[in-house]
Amino acid sequence: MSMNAGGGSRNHQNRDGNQGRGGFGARGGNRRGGEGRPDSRGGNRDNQGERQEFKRDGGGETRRNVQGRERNRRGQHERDFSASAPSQRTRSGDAARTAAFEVLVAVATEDAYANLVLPKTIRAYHLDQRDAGFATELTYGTLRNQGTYDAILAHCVDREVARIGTKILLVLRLGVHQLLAMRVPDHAALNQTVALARAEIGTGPANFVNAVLRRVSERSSEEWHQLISDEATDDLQRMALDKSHPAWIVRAFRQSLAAHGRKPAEIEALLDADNAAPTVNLVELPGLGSLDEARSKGAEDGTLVAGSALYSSGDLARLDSVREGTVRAQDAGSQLVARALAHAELQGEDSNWLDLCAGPGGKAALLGALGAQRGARLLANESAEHRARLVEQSLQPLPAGSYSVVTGDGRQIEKTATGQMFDRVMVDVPCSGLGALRRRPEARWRKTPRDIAELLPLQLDLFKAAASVTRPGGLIAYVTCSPHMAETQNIVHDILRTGQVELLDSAAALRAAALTNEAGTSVLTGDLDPGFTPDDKNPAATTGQLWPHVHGTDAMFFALFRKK
Ligand SMILES: C[S@@+](CC[C@H](N)C(=O)[O-])C[C@H]1O[C@@H](n2cnc3c(N)ncnc32)[C@H](O)[C@@H]1O
Repeated sequence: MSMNAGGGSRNHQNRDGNQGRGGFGARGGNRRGGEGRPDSRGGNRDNQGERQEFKRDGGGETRRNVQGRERNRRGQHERDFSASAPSQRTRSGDAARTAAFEVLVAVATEDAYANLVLPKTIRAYHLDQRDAGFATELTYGTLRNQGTYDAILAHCVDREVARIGTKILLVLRLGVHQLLAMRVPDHAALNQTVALARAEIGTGPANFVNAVLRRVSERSSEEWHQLISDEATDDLQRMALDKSHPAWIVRAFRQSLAAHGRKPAEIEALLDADNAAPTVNLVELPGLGSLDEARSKGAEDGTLVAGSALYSSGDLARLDSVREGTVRAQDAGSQLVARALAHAELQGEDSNWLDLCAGPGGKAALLGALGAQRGARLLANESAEHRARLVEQSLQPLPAGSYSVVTGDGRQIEKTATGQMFDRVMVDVPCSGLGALRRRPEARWRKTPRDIAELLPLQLDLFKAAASVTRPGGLIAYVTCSPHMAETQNIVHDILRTGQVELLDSAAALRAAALTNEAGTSVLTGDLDPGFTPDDKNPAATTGQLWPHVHGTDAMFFALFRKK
């Protein structure tokens, strides 16, 4: 029963103490925490607080501030909390925890996206790299694991968890994440979280938070997981609680694994992959960018797709190539599907490319750069005005004249201004996003089965519109960041029923777009959607489903069609 509860920076140094625990599941019999390390920053947003240095003195560890004054002379035990009343202890939350709390409040009360709000909040608090890493792990880990944490909290409060005030519940979850999943000594997790509650909510709630978190700290993460798992009425619920996913998503994933020909037992690995922080994948825009700068700062070459790199060295914005837009972060699965469409064999004219649902422009940039190298021109369409502006920004590094951006409903797309049809078309449909839960930590709690049902007609209509402007013999890629059967296999059946297109060997197109190994064969091996026989009349027709726990990518689905 292990759980990877990472955030953006999984290996950052323990910020409040020494190497206490290695994350969820790593907490063993020795539950004794360590003592502080440098760089715990106190203070609220107005006061960054005094900077403390923690030094080791002989056998016992003594914390001193920069003036050398001793702090907390008492030997520290992980369970040996301060004897003073909460009201007499630290009075304000530290900046990193306060930043994390603010992001959680924005997510809970304003429907904000953590991945958009967090960077701004980190900048607003002037967090250094280490504190930014701490705030990121705290925010993302807390959001991902909130299902598990609420089940744990249910044992520690005298009311229904749903009846706890929003802000108090958010602080409690932050506290649980520190106690059970981060290398933060319990005394620091407890004191700082109570201080945060006092500063942001009030003394009464802080006392409540203090009492509840003490109860949480009475068991290790393994013990809590065992307890909540034992209470589950069936296997589905057990996995939902233990792996912090809504039960309907666990059920849908189990069905998807089976339908895509994978083993049911993979479900635990898939859910774990959703709970782990993905490594940042970089892409260099072909002909425009170079990963050399990133490599010089520690990036390692990607193993799945050419022109990609894995970057875990910190703040992307410090790379000139990222700031100028010729190198950017992009999931390797997204890179692969864009390359698979660009490189698939096509007879005849190859000058007009279309990205029908382009916002915010990640795949459009890669497609546009690949097209520009061959003299093709990309039209990027997006229905949402603000996302169309993001597409413009994303395509800015491309050569002038190699692309244009339009805002409009893709279902009303027309031929090019010159009346020409398109040769290669990407239809990356709006979808549930169930394939990218590791990147969108709050998404799993927001989605409902109804969202998917509502998207299906739109997905099919967008494909039909794309087909209507593709020339005979032209290629159309149907792409979705979801493994859900309704959005993948069922749509493929619906598309084939239109009779406008034939399905190609999509898995082969993906394999051809991937890197090769020393023997010269694709690193992407075998059947990529073995459970699916989409077209009885054409056994060579295949689809491709990528998986986070298998390929290290988002769960991207790819089906490549040729217009009849
Ligand atoms: C999955 S995202 C595309 C991601 C994009 N290809 C990328 O790699 O950055 C789907 C996009 O479709 C847009 N969209 C939704 N309805 C649309 C419609 N009727 N016509 C065109 N685009 C639409 C959404 O606003 C969203 O930006």
